[in-house]
Amino acid sequence: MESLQVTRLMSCKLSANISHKACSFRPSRQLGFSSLSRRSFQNGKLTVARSDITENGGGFGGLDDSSNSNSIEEEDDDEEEEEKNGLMLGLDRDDCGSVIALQLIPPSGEVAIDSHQDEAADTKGEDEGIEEEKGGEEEIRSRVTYNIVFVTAEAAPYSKTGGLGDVCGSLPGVLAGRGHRVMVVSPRYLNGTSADKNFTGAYDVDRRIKVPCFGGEQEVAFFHEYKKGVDWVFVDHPSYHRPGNLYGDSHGAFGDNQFRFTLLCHAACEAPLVLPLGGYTYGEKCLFLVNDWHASLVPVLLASKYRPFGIYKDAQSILVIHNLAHQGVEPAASYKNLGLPSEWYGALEWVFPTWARTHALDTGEAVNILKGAIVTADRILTVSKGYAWEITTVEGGYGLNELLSSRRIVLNGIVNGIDVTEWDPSSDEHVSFHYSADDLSGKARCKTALQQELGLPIRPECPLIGFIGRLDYQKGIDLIRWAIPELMEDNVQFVMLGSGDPLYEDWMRAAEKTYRDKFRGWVGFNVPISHRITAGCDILLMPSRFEPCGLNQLYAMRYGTVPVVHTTGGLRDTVENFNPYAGDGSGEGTGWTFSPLTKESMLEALRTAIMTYRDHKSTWEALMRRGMQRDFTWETAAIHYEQVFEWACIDPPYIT
Ligand SMILES: Nc1ncnc2c1ncn2[C@@H]1O[C@H](COP(=O)(O)OP(=O)(O)O[C@H]2O[C@H](CO)[C@@H](O)[C@H](O)[C@H]2O)[C@@H](O)[C@H]1O
Repeated sequence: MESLQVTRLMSCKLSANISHKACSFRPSRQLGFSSLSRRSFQNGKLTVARSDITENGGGFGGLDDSSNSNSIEEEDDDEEEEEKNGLMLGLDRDDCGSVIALQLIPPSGEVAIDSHQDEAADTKGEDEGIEEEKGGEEEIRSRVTYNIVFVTAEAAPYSKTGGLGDVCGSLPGVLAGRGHRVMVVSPRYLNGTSADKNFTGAYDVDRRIKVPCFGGEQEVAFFHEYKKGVDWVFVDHPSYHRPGNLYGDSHGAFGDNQFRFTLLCHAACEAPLVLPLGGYTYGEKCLFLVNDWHASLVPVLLASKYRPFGIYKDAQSILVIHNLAHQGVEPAASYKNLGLPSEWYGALEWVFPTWARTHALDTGEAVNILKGAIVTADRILTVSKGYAWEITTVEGGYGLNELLSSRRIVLNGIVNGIDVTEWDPSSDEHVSFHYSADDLSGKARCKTALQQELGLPIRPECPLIGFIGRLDYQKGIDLIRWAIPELMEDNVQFVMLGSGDPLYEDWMRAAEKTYRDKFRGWVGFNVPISHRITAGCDILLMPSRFEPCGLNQLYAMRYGTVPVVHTTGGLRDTVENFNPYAGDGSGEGTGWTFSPLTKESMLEALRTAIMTYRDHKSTWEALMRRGMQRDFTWETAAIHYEQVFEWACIDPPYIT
């Protein structure tokens, strides 16, 4: 009840122009109805385009997982032929019966019809090449290319605390490989450790800008490295140079994170205009991919600071939500520091429910930076379809569910890919023994090596269970802590790698002492060890309370390590629950999913997995192989991203 009230309040308090936009439902524009019918009418036919999309106009879960190969435009004047080709329109309606999407039924299942393909091409400028897919190498190139600007607080290998770094370190290179011009803008963090060497390849481009915010003009510099076809741009300012991790240190989160990421957003808006990378600026016609709250001022700045002056009129912004739990909420008084026009306060305004206020005089007023992007971005993406739905519910919406629901026509979910070069069991530089689905023998050696490295008894037959992740409420660490005494009574070994909440760090150290022969708790952030755990374990446990996508279960499956996961978000979308009776008794599935999130159901799933590991070797190997053969490549995800880019570019900016 309370949270509903908050969002209602929040939405109502938006300033006039924004509240109208934020809540309006514009099927004809968002779906390109008029342009589609015009096209149909003029040509008497539709255009055959990609096979990967069952277009639903961008309602959540609107992307199809099926085959993604592209096809060429096909013209045919014969009406009969049209019917044969299945040129039929279906309508998707919402609960109220309003049309929210067109479905263009594919004629044969092999070729789908994408009404937006030509539209998108029509809207391209000279700087956007249009290439038809051909055989050979060019097959991987996109038909329509864009100037893409990622804005992110982390991008591996330069900076990483979690999955955001992985995504923003991998996807840009894949998109660049498909023909797009791609820039990634993130901070130049220096913390005085060996991690600083990650930035040694980036050079000062000798371009300073002054950012008007926080009561003055802050000078920032830009560093640049061109690598793997991507322009990596690092915003430099003294506030990014300090000990600790990207967001905080042992005392907690840095108190000036709002300042640090306000600088990032302003600088990211300037970068395409002022940086002559490779001799040319990116210019105004860009597609901004803004990731999580740290980058969420970008769409607000485009709408409030640039477009009123005729700049970035044709730019589009897509908010990518990796984790809705972090929204960049600060006291309302901080609004004046953000460098936004005062009349745009409503876009960021956020009112805490009464129960969440700290004292009687607390009015609960705050600014919420992520909310600003939700009401101003042209489209919204999350990192799995399941999570795209969850964030529209009271349980998963963290107070933003109503607002997100009001924009669900432009809300999609695309499951993350993984870097299959970095995470490849047949060549991983961090592990001593290599293997593949064809020859699993190296995995057993990886397990022995891991047991040795951890100082655990070397017992090849003993199931080794792993956990890797931030020690955070999200990851369900409390459940593991609660279950460990019971699990340690079984004949198993358990290894955990993670850092975060000191409570759980201390618990891991203590558990290691209590269960010397069975439990190891590695406190810290260590990429090589994470690879060795992924390769050496038999089972990976992920009891996440919520998980927008989750990457470790994808890495695990690629390494033949069977995931046992809570049925939520991206875990539900990517781990197929084992069914021993399917496939004529040979079994189907890639792991175990459990629900509800209780100690009992988690232990039951784990024990079923352990029993299968011990007593049904061939079934276990089949499970491993099925996981190893799943396609979690970024190439597949990138094709879905491109479809969303095309949808974004059909319309003029959402807030003009
Ligand atoms: N101690 C440690 N040492 C070494 N490596 C460690 C580590 N702890 C974590 N990692 C690594 O960090 C990454 C974490 O990936 P997750 O998908 O679990 O991310 P996270 O919750 O941070 O990200 C959010 O964004 C991502 C990306 O969209 C979503 O998948 C996810 O659901 C969402 O919560 C993995 O590469 C993992 O191996």
